[in-house]
Amino acid sequence: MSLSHRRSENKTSLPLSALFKDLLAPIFRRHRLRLLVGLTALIAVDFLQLMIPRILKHGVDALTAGSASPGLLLRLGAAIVAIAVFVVVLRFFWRTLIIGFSRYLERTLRNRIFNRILVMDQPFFEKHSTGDIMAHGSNDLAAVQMACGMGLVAAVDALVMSCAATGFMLHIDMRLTLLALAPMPILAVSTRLLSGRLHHRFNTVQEYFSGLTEFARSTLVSLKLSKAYTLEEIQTREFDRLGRRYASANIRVAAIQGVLWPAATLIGNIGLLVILLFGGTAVIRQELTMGDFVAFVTYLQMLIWPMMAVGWVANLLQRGATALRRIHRLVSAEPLLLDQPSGGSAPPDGPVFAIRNLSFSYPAAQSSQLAGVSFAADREMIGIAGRTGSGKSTLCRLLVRLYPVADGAILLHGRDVNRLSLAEVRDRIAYVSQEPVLFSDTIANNIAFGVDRADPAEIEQAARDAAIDEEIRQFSKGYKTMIGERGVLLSGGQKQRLALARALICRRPILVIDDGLSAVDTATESHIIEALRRRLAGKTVFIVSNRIKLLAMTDRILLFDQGRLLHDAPHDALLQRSDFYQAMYRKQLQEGTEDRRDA
Ligand SMILES: Nc1ncnc2c1ncn2[C@@H]1O[C@H](COP(=O)(O)OP(=O)(O)OP(=O)(O)O)[C@@H](O)[C@H]1O
Repeated sequence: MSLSHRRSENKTSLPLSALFKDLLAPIFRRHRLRLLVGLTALIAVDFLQLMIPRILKHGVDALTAGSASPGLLLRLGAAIVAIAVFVVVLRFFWRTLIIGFSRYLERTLRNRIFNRILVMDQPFFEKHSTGDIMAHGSNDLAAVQMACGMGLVAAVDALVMSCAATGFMLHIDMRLTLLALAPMPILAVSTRLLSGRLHHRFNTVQEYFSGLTEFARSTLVSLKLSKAYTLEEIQTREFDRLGRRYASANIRVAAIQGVLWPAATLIGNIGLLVILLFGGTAVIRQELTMGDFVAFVTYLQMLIWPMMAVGWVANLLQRGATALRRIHRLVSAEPLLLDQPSGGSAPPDGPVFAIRNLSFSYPAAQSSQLAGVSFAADREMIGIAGRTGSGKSTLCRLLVRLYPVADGAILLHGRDVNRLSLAEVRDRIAYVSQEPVLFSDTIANNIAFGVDRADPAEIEQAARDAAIDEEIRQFSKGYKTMIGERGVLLSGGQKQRLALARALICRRPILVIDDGLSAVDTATESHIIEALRRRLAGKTVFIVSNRIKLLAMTDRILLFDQGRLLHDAPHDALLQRSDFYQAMYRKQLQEGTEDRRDA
């Protein structure tokens, strides 16, 4: 395991306070005024509500003493209405301020996650599925937002309300208060026990949601394939299985919540029974006034919400803490491929690329995918060939710095790529990957993606060199044609040629084409290679392919087998030296003859 991965794993075992300090404290600090005003309004609402039982007490005591007048009752009623009006205004304030704060917090965390994802490298995306990342961006963020919004409100509200109501109750009758609150510890203990389980079950819910999202995503992007293989029924069954698994995990969470909430209400009602029994007796014995009794019952009812809130807040905070830990793991992940400061402006020395005894294995792989590969590449066109799985794409990915390599294994103009910044390497290389990636945008914007500004003439020239210009013009909107998500309007070969045009327009000195012409017919391929030769004269071009016609047009060919470079020779020499290459040549020659005969 790499050092940087170990470092990020250590970070995940940080105590919650450290996670808070890193992720949330700066946001709390920035919005402290808004929070202060919001919390003050919230506490003011609590105290205003606590005034109502005292007003009621006056009214009831005056009524039972026979001293009440319509004027007094009207004044007391008006005071209650005035309090209610204040409560409405203040509630509006705390809601917009505190819930608004939680939305700012959510936005800031979302941006932080997004920015982190953008700097992460290929090994990271092999470890974290898209579904996983989407779950962080939706469920986990929502859980943290709830904890810091409604969770904070409920915690402060419950604390203030329970302390103040208990204080008022103690003021009325200490013995009765202790009796009424006696069942409270039962609630605290049961919440404590159940919240552990809740935490575990909530994790399972998140995990299943992530699986479900990932399945839906991969099914949507390969819908055509599913139809071609008539997999709809199997996919539907699998989706249903994942959905049922997710639903039952949620039901298991609901089962615990279903016990927590009614238990709190039950305990509140037991307190009511105690008051009726002991408080009522005290009233009969005239040890307690009728007004105090009514106020006491009202305070106890006011206590039921904070008692229920204990379970709810514990649940929200538990969810928030779990989600925060997961978000922290994501935002503190370190790319394996650490960027370096710029390597300075030393003059170029040696060939464009010098590969020295390059060995490599993927972070997740057990065996090595490249072993002892050495060659040099200058301003020439190099074919890369070999059996499937022999390491051709791996070599391309290492050339464009998608994975870390050992020191001294890849030199660019005589300088170790590990001593150069990622931008210094990548700015020199245009890369066409095996799977063309297109955006839901116009054809012109897809071609011009890698450059700041490109005029139409440049875009069209790149398209002509990639042999796609004529086909683009046949679309009714030409270069302004929108291509759907992943280019649904285009054939496989057209997508590959668009990706090639995008690489060409960058005018970088090195071009790496990883099997990027596999879906293009052989006549068009020859046309492209001729255009590339013209356009890329004096540049370094690597083309992965097993097509003899294409390979024959290159200056030399690197032939791979099981991660080893077997031969490094031009086409004619390779025909003499390699049985595999010769067999491939004969087979394709025969296929070509048959095709011509059929035509
Ligand atoms: N991300 C990865 N993690 C682990 N192993 C990988 C990864 N990508 C490729 N491999 C393995 O590395 C080996 C070389 O793969 P690579 O894609 O370089 O072969 P290739 O010669 O380009 O094959 P093809 O012609 O089929 O594209 C294969 O055994 C493959 O299974």
